[in-house]
Amino acid sequence: MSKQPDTTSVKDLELYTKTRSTLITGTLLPDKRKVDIWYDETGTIREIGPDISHAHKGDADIIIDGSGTLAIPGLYNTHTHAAMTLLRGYADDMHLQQWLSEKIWPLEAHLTGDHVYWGTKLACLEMIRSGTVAMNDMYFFMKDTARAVEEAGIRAVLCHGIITFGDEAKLEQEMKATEDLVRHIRSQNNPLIRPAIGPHAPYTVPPQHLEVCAEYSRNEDIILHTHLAETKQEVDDCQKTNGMSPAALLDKTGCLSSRTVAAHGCWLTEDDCRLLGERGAHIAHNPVSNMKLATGRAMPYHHLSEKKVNVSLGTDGCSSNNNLDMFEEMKTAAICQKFFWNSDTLLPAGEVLSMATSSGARALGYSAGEIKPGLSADICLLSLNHPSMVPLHNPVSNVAYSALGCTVQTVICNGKILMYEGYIPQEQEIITGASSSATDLLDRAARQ
Ligand SMILES: C[C@H]1O[C@@H](n2cnc3c(N)ncnc32)[C@H](O)[C@@H]1O
Ligand SMILES: [Zn+2]
Repeated sequence: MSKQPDTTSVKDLELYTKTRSTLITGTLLPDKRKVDIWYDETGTIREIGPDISHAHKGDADIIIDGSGTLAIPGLYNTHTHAAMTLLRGYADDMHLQQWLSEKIWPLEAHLTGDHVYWGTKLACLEMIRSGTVAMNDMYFFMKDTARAVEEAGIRAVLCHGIITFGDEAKLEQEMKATEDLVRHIRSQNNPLIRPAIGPHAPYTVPPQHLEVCAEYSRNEDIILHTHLAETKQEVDDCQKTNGMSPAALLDKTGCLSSRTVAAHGCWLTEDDCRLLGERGAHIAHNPVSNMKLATGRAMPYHHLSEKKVNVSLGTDGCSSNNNLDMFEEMKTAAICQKFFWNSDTLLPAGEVLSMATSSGARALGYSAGEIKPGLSADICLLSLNHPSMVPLHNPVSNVAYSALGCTVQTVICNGKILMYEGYIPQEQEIITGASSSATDLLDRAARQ
């Protein structure tokens, strides 16, 4: 990188503090075109083409030498519980309901805002390292999440996870937390961070409370983020209690619309998929979490794509994944579909890359997710010198099937450099802070 006029140090912290007009020279696009990319100081891509650098060298504050790199859009993680990085490895190899009620929820009862702040700092670090520039996050103490995200410089849609089990007082408390978050995020005026409402799932929020959430999402025009049809037990219980599938129940309570991002969808029927398509709802697919928690069925991608449902990709939390690497998620998605539905052509490489980029941006409502003039510069430069990228018969295939997060060299979000040639400011402080925060959480739980 040469920053005009003179410095070249990657540790020059000024380089990471704000968006500047930038020229990336001689990078390769997934279609194998060698190009320069120029974006302005608002972070908007202005021009892409072979050898535009002569025309724009004078306009750019920063020049990044992109030779030896492949440029792909920054990745969108559309379902996670970021601060659960602190619970990584805490409870593995268990049945989902037992895992939640016996291990996860009891430990989460001891969480403080400080834990969530450090857990989210660690999550953002891990995401940036592996090329992710945006997340759709559902958790608790979300103002602390917002602070960590703001410091990291990524995009995020944030919601407080609403769990009421039918208790009216709890609903009031959860709606207050949601309203407080919405107000807080709006007052911060960060165009990258947006509020949402997060009824956890149809099995933790009963129909009359789902209706309250749906109305709030409609009135405030914000995303409704939920879990849907993750396990067979959830679907069977819902049929027994409500006489319909969880998707039909979401629809009946007004929760299915183009603002809806529903995680999992493993047990959706063909009729459910049609309903989602008609409502314009989005699915966030989490194959690693689904396979690890043995949900027993893979999301029916063939039905969803036939019904024109936008399917994006997510990692879920770190205690069911156990990392936030969207490259691993892409590969797992592509091979899991082929294996489960016994179809070697299902979910090919190009589609899984779109799932992790443009479909994610569409689900979250950001005008990004592609490297194209007029869109935000959310760009990830991968090293072509990494063994997993050699040879380069098909860059898209290498990205979907061979690369992992460690091939990512430089990450740019809305024009701002978040990682340059593997360097992220304050990485060690974040790792130290998050480790001691995880120890503190377990100590607190042990004391009670
Ligand atoms: C927001 C809430 O969602 C929980 N959570 C984390 N992973 C899953 C999952 N796979 N399914 C359902 N809930 C989950 C978190 O532990 C938190 O309690
Ligand atoms: Zn989840």
